[in-house]
Amino acid sequence: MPGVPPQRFTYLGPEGTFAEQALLTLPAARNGVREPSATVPEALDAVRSGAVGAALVPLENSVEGAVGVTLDELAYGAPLLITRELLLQVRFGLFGRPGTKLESVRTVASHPHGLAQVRAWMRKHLPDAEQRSTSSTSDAAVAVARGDFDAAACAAVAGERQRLELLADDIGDSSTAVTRFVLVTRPGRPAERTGDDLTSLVAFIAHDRAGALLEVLTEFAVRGLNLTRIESRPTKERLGRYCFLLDCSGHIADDRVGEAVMGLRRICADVRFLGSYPAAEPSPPYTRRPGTSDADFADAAGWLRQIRDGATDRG
Ligand SMILES: O=C(O)C(=O)C[C@]1(C(=O)O)C=C[C@@H](O)C=C1
Repeated sequence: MPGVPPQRFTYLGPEGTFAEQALLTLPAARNGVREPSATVPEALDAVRSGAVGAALVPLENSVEGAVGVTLDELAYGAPLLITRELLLQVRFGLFGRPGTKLESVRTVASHPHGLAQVRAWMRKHLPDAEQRSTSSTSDAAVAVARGDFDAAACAAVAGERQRLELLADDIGDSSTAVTRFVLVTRPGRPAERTGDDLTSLVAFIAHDRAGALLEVLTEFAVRGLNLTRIESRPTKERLGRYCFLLDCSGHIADDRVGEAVMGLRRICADVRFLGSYPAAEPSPPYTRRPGTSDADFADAAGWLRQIRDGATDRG
């Protein structure tokens, strides 16, 4: 559109990461300005400072689980808002400098989540190679091109950009590995409700009574809300203290979600709203508790209104 400045995005870089590939699936990002960040905290700080409008960062992987640094930033860093989730199938190749023979590889570099996803392949094919962590999979490719390591476990685009040679293809232990990324902005109005949404929250439970987590879960269960993820993270105060990152079906604009969140607010030491955003995949079907359909909620709200208004016919 003429006159509208392009949107600015950042992502876990350098160019060639899975994060960049996921970001490029968004038309606004393809047509916008994209600046890589060296780490997840750096990407999120660029959002907080207003240097960019949004950052795409990895949240979890279907093989290796949560990306702790992202969860900690969202739970404990200056508040941010998740406005989208993106799922990307991740496929790893082993790349070395031209002329490298697989048998001569002594060091393999990748992001820790990348190394974890090629563990079985490494044990079988390169059991004696040393594994080295880098800040991202494409950072590993850059380091290999520089001569720091013999090979990188990374995406094909990263290997090709660094003019590396493919030594082994599809080395991931799971052929269906998926990474979930989130697009994060500064706090503001949540993304529009689509009817198939997810809501992310952090519950800081009260640690001084038994059953505090059960009380949190009950707020969702009684309203027929499906929890799609629950993850604990240490509060870092001392052993045994955790907060819980929760994803549930529904949008904060939905009555049942709003009521559950109000319930958490009453029973938790603190609650952080992380965002409501469209589900990247249709939510899996689940059986709703009786009395928790949209119509049930609307009926109950109308009935209460009538009572409060003093209507004689109370249905
Ligand atoms: O290094 C990358 O390419 C990233 O986008 C990061 C990341 C992650 O943190 O999980 C993303 C996908 C892969 O599973 C491995 C690494």
